[in-house]
Amino acid sequence: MTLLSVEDLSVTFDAETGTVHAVSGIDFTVERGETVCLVGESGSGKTVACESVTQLLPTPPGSIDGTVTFDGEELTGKSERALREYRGGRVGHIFQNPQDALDPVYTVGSQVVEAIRLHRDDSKAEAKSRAIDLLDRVGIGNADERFHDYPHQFSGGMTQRVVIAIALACDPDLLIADEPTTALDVTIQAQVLDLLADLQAERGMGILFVTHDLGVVAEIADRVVVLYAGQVMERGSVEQVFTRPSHPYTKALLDCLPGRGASATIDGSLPDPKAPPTGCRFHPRCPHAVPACERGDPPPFATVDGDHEAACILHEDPYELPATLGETDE
Ligand SMILES: Nc1ncnc2c1ncn2[C@@H]1O[C@H](COP(=O)(O)OP(=O)(O)OP(=O)(O)O)[C@@H](O)[C@H]1O
Ligand code: NI
Repeated sequence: MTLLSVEDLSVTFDAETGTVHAVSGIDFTVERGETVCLVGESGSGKTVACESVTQLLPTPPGSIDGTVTFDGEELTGKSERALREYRGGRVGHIFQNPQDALDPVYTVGSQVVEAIRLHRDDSKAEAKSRAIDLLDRVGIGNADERFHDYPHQFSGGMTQRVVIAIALACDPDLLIADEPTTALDVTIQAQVLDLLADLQAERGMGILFVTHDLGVVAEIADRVVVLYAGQVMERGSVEQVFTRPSHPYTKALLDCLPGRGASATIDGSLPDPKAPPTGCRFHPRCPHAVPACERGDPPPFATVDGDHEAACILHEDPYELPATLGETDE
């Protein structure tokens, strides 16, 4: 059974100046033991998508539509109380802003213990030893002593490790990790990624991972979902998407990778989420756009190869797909 299935998810926010269309009809799945990376420029809806899974977003002003199914149970429509059972329990969440995640007035150790005892029947002593073990595993040296320290005694990188320990406190089946390593230096980032890979191998945990770093994606992802302006542009296995990017947006993102020789940024900027473009949301910035890209609904997914799909009409007759976008001549 699929671990997480997100179908036709849309999220809007009511703002004074209009309705923000943060996410508009996205679909993706995460299987057990699998890492799915959500990628896309800042503002494309990655965090909103992550925080919609167990409905962490404040509603109102947010409004969530669509179906989220976790291990066969539909989460959409569940009460706040029922959802709390999932959050921090079977669904761990590493938030994008770690500094907000810890309470300055409690010791780090007590916060890990609390996260454990919220969902498990461990005794205090059991929870404490489990907490120390977790802190140790995320790379906090002298964990039994540091257990008694307060958040302000931890550097940014160390705080992020504590946050990761808390997300893992209850052995989640699904870990939602929103840029978990962005604040960390390269060595520590590598350690944390190794740790997540180990835990995944041990426990078959599914991971939904958000990052801007396509190098990290190449390293850890099984599958990739490319978001742009709140919609999925392309999805497929990491090999498929990286070797044969088939949506002009994905191509542009990959061309920004250092070492590829192309321009470092994509020309133009994300559209106003209060007035997203008709047709393909990327058309105003797309070097290959044809008049039909500007009209009507977003283009349907075209199959590139197996599960590799791109929402671009250039894949359909009678358009001509540029040679760089997926047509291979082998
Ligand atoms: N509470 C809110 N009220 C209004 N708009 C919001 C709210 N939260 C998010 N948005 C908007 O939703 C859109 C998607 O935001 P989101 O934070 O999901 O982007 P992101 O892909 O995670 O970006 P980043 O890479 O910078 O973290 C943005 O336009 C953002 O301004
Ligand atoms: Ni984000």
